[in-house]
Amino acid sequence: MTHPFDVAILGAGSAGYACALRAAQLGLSVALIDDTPLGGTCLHRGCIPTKAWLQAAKVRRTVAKAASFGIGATLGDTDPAALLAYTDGVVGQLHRGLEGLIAQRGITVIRERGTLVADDRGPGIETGATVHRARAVVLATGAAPVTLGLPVDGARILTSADALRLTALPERAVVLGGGVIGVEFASLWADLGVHVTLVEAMDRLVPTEEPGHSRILTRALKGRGVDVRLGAPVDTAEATDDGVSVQIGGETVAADALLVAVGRRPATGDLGLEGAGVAVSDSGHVVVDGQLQTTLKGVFAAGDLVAGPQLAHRGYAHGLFLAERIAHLQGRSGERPTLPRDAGIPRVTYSSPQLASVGLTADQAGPDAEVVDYHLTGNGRAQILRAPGDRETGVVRLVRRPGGEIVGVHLVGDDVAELIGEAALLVGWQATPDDVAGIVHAHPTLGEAIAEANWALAGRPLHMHG
Ligand SMILES: Cc1cc2nc3c(=O)[nH]c(=O)nc-3n(C[C@H](O)[C@H](O)[C@H](O)COP(=O)(O)OP(=O)(O)OC[C@H]3O[C@@H](n4cnc5c(N)ncnc54)[C@H](O)[C@@H]3O)c2cc1C
Ligand SMILES: NC(=O)c1ccc[n+]([C@@H]2O[C@H](COP(=O)([O-])OP(=O)(O)OC[C@H]3O[C@@H](n4cnc5c(N)ncnc54)[C@H](O)[C@@H]3O)[C@@H](O)[C@H]2O)c1
Repeated sequence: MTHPFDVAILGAGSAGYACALRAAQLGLSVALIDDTPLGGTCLHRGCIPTKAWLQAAKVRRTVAKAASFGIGATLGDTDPAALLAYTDGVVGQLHRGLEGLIAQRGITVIRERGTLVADDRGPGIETGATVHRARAVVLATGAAPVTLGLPVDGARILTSADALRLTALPERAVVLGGGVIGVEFASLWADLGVHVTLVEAMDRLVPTEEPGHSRILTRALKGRGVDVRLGAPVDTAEATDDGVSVQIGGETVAADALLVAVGRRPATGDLGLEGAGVAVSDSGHVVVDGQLQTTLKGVFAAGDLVAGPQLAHRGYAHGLFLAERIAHLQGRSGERPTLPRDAGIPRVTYSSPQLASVGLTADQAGPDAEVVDYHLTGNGRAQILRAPGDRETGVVRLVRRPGGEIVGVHLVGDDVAELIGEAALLVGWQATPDDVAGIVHAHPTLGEAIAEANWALAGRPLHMHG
């Protein structure tokens, strides 16, 4: 049987477009199907615009603190329209680059909504009256916000996508959920002058990270005026004439806006998966084996659809892996690719301060693990970055197996996201502190803190009390 495409990909987000680009590079004919602009959540409603908003917020905070660096500055009004023009400019530039790459690789883009079909002619993607047949199908439709049944209206009760399009900032906002999205928005809104109440059901913010780092983040947010409520699930919320009314543990909090950031559920709802023979778990994730193969032969899944961390770079890794695996299965590549393990995927929360980590926490590594904390108060670069008067600097935590390799690196502090590449190499290469001890880090850089923590683990601390 002939197929017009070697691979058809449903969803052009991080996972889908990475798969398309690599598959085309390997000589496969590719259809990429999406009814929204290429790039998906990360580029248009996620990673990139939130980090641009965070950067604008950091500029405002820096100007507000300018006098403590000896620089005179007057803080003017925040102009949301200009701020949106800046964030749209960043997104637009990257979007144009992606469109160009996709066109240059000869990928067929079908700008329609699709569903999976499978019959005796094999799998395909149906858009309107057309079925696009392919030898392999990749599902990469991402995830959508959980709303807990709250009446999201995009104006007062918001998802993160709505919050990124606000043309006027709320004076008072409640952020529901102290995970990654909630903490990033609480941080940036606080720095833009919004009075934020941050509500988290668990007993700490960003509960997947080291408890001590959650505490440092909480202190820093409280220091900037954020009202952090822990162990406090929201009961109900409703839009009122002039804002929202939110019930938090029996108390009513009035605000101009409520951001609902309590997780994202895989977008498997209307894809026709079960009818086609693709199993979906109770959590809505597509069931896959260790090679991202679904329960239907020739149909694969990638990115947020697959249970595990919902991260753009994991989506890229899935997409690249699947392109290479499909090329291998179709006899177009001799290489048998390996799927990167979720455990080695780095995570960053871009609040101020940032949290960045890879590998096992001290608790996960078990009672025999060796743990060292290097405080950034001893790091020259961290001291330079910190505005005089700011209490928090940060910590580098290394976790190693007893006498063995480093299995976890956990960072909190300003700009520590930039260290996560080195941290991922240490964990990925199963480095021991002795491997790292002889590698010279430039001075003054934040990277020296990783070297210092390694020296401490190797039994020869320098700028640290031994
Ligand atoms: C506010 C926010 C901030 C984030 N920040 C970061 C960050 O800093 N770093 C990070 O690593 N991750 C971040 N993420 C997570 C990241 O965006 C996702 O993990 C990533 O986008 C997942 O990629 P994906 O390809 O699986 O899905 P998506 O990027 O969601 O792409 C799925 C695509 O499928 C399309 N689609 C869905 N259904 C259909 C259909 N039936 N037919 C056709 N097309 C369809 C959608 O339109 C979409 O374009 C953030 C997410 C949010 C919401
Ligand atoms: N920097 C990044 O990499 C980045 C940024 C944003 C989003 N993301 C991805 O997007 C995904 C979704 O982010 P998210 O923050 O929505 O989810 P999340 O799972 O990170 O956090 C949701 C939080 O909401 C809390 N919660 C749930 N129900 C609640 C309730 N009724 N009341 C109070 N708190 C409640 C949970 O305990 C949890 O801490 C994340 O898993 C993340 O991987 C990544």
